[in-house]
Amino acid sequence: MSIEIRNVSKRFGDYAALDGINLDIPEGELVALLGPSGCGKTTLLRIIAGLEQPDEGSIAIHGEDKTTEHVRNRGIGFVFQHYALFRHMTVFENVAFGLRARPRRRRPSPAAIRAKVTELLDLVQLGWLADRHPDQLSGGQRQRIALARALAVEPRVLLLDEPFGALDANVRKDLRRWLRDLHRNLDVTSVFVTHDQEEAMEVASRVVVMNQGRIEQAGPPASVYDHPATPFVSRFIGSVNVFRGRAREDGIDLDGWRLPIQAPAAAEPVSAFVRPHDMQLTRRPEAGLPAVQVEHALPLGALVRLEVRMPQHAAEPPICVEIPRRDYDALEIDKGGPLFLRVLEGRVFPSAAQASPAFTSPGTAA
Ligand SMILES: Nc1ncnc2c1ncn2[C@@H]1O[C@H](COP(=O)(O)OP(=O)(O)OP(=O)(O)O)[C@@H](O)[C@H]1O
Repeated sequence: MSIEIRNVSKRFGDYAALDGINLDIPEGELVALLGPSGCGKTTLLRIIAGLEQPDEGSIAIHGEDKTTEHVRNRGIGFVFQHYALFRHMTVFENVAFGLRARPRRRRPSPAAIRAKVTELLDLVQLGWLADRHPDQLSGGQRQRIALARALAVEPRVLLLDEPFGALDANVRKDLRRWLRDLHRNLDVTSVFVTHDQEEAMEVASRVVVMNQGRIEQAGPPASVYDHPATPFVSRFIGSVNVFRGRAREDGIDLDGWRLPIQAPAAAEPVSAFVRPHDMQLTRRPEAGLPAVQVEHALPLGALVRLEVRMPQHAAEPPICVEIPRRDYDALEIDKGGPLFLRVLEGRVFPSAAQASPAFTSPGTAA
């Protein structure tokens, strides 16, 4: 089922938690709502669910307006981060709960319930735990059972609020892959909330980046990463160096350095957003390449992350560059001698004013 969100706004007192949200979620998509803490992700999810009413705007599911429909009648399944399973019930009883709680005329027979629960426990690969109680399960197993319980009533839409937030990094990674595969098999329209950009990029078919109650950008993960629409998205998705300067016809003029990136309008103050892996280091001096010194090198498996600095910009934060391990070894940095920095590509946005400092590295506040 598709979800259509139109002009949804929500205030809490004076605070605009959501400000004119418009979003179409096509049928069968797995969508991540991604953004920093407090940007309104959970509020939007709760409004889709019917747990919260918007002040303005509407929610339609598959073309039918559901804005005032009770949560029970929206056909939505939920999994929340701390969504407790019923402790006094076995895993089997937990998953069966939604079906057994139906009014008599819509309730399946005990045999049909057993078949459905068995099928779902197989789906989440935990059939062998059917007779256990929740406190005999690991955190990851509990989340998978919570998902089986949400799916038991065959929801038309599945909503997940930081479903793996409380779990340790390795379990999260396994569950991400597992959720993506599960979604591929089930094809139920799903929306999950996360503030973890890696999780969103790895799991979702579409990513919706939110900031201060608004949508900054929505699209497939690769397109949001490669073509960020705003400075906020550039910074939030992946790491980025920011260089401030003036746009010229053949590039961007920094203080004593020309970045070979085309900017839309000449002479404007602009910011160039350059990802660490969109730069190279070379031993060969070339016109226009500034000399840099390596201050720190951190091997990260196949890549090496370097912090480099131009002597004439000693007071600015270091520039972060990521290069393949093989290229790093070939540079023989330990031998000393000059190195030159080449920028391969970047995104340019207008700057309000010529701000200081001239550079910002990943992790530094704007
Ligand atoms: N019931 C409420 N009463 C007052 N303010 C609220 C209420 N619920 C949310 N807010 C505020 O609305 C804003 C958005 O909250 P929301 O929970 O949607 O953010 P979020 O993006 O999900 O954040 P997090 O990642 O921290 O969960 C926050 O500033 C929050 O303090």
